[in-house]
Amino acid sequence: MDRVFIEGLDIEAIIGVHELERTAAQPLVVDVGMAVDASVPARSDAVDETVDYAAVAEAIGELAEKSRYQLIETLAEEAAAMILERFGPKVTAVTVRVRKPRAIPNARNAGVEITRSRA
Ligand SMILES: Nc1nc2c(c(=O)[nH]1)N=C([C@H](O)[C@@H](O)CO)CN2
Repeated sequence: MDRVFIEGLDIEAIIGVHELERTAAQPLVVDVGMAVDASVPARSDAVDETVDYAAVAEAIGELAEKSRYQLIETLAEEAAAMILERFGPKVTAVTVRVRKPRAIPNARNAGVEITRSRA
């Protein structure tokens, strides 16, 4: 299966279980992989025949900005559901990886990776 992906998308969100994390946005880094059939848009050379990664990136930023989740798992789940719903049948499965660089002081990153398929 072909994949359209976004790697290292820098976003900000109010997210976390601690009081201090509820007062200001903090950085997150998101990777997204979307299973698609790239042969159709490759023939037509038309962006509306595929999933527009720029539109997906914008939608994830908007979702994160509005969100107030405690867990990165919840943000990843909501992002995966939104992509499958909004970007239609072109995407048959999606992998969302959310990294939270400030989560553990002596670790580069903590994060979660989920994969969801169209039912
Ligand atoms: N599996 C998870 N564990 C933790 C999360 C999370 O989102 N998923 N969050 C926190 C805190 O908010 C963390 O960022 C700092 O302690 C703890 N564990």
